[in-house]
Amino acid sequence: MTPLYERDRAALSSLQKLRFFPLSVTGGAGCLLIEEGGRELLDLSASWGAASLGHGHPAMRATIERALSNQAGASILSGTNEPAVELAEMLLKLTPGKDDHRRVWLGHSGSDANETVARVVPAATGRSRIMAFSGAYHGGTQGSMSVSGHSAQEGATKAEGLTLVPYPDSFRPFENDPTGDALLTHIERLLATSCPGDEVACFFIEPIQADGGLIVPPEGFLARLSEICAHYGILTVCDEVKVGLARSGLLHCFEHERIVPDIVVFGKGLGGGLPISAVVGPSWLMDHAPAFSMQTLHGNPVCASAALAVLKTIQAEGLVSRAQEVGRILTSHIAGATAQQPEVGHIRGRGLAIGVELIRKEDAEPDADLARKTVYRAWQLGAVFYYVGMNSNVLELTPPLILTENEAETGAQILAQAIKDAASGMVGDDEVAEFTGW
Ligand SMILES: Cc1ncc(COP(=O)(O)O)c(/C=N/[C@@H]2CCCCNC2=O)c1O
Repeated sequence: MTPLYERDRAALSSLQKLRFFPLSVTGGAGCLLIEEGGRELLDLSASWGAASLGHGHPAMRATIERALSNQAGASILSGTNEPAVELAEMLLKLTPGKDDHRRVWLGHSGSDANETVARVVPAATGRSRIMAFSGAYHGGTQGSMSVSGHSAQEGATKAEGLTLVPYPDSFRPFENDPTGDALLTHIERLLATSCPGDEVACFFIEPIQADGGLIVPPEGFLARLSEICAHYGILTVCDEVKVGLARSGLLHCFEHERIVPDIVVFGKGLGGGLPISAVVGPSWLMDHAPAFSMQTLHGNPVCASAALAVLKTIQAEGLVSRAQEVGRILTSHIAGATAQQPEVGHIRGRGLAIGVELIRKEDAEPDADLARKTVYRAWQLGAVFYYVGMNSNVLELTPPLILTENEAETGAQILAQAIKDAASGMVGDDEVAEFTGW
């Protein structure tokens, strides 16, 4: 343990720790993190997708310096500011929608954004039910956990009218039907019986289920689900917090599905490492009531400026097509480097949102122990990434959108070597014992 990590143990609460190895960061630049002691690590997580432009991007530094040098207050609760308004106007322009009149709510996190939606939609529609997917992670606050279905939050209180349904996973398909048709039939049956569709306010959807296992839905599934929702007047809420804003190889991940959600939620990469989130929705909903969902620093001009820098840099540096191309290269390198490793059961994703599912070669069951030892070994070898999944067995790669082709090749090599070393027993149970992950 480094001195900084020992101080972390002595001073910071474990309530907010999700640790996989003793990472002590003293600096960073681009896709590199600098560890205490000076070791450089290739960051293939970007802090769970938040550092979308990597670390210390010139556009971020310039815009934050400018915002701080003439700081326009700290909030939009009781007075507006230019960066917040400009950000809202840009999000309205960039986000496809069904309604001509829409509004933007600005928050701090994916959690408070999804919690806001989970509160306002039932209030504004008078419908008490909400549908969501098992495995979904919509946040870590009470209200966002209440509409989530991730195994790590099984103890959390769920919304009274919540109905969870399986997420379509072609690798472990519902009723052995990889097309998703059986699952759609199941959902339609619920809406016609025990979960009456005309009582359902909204359906929370991830266009790729990220924390549930980086699962890409079968072709056409979400389009058909959207049609079913429209039939019952159920609002579709697309949670783009992790896979949105260029990461998937399109600006919005839902565009792969050829759907136009009623409500879109942004977070993580929107702020490029600063805390900001957003909800884009119809004005009849987003203007339901004043002071309905507010926190003191919502819409602060510094974070709003950072978000503007992210959106402008995505456009200026062509990061959408870059994510598609470098994501293809990274996926190809991973597939090539692990082709002889039976522990790799499935490689999936879109753009720079990639999942590598680890299985027991004897029975193809999820191998959580291998996943936790692989991410620990990868850290020892010089790369940072974590695992996700309802069975904690899917390596998740969500690197900064500026990842280079060389870094992609290096990352794939480290990932493959880490799996090989972990599978050969190089990482002892005692080494990972304190890193409980999730
Ligand atoms: C699709 C999706 N929606 C909302 C959230 C919540 O975002 P915040 O953690 O910024 O409140 C998340 C957060 N995901 C978790 C954050 C906790 C650590 C585990 N890894 C994640 O990416 C998310 O992936």
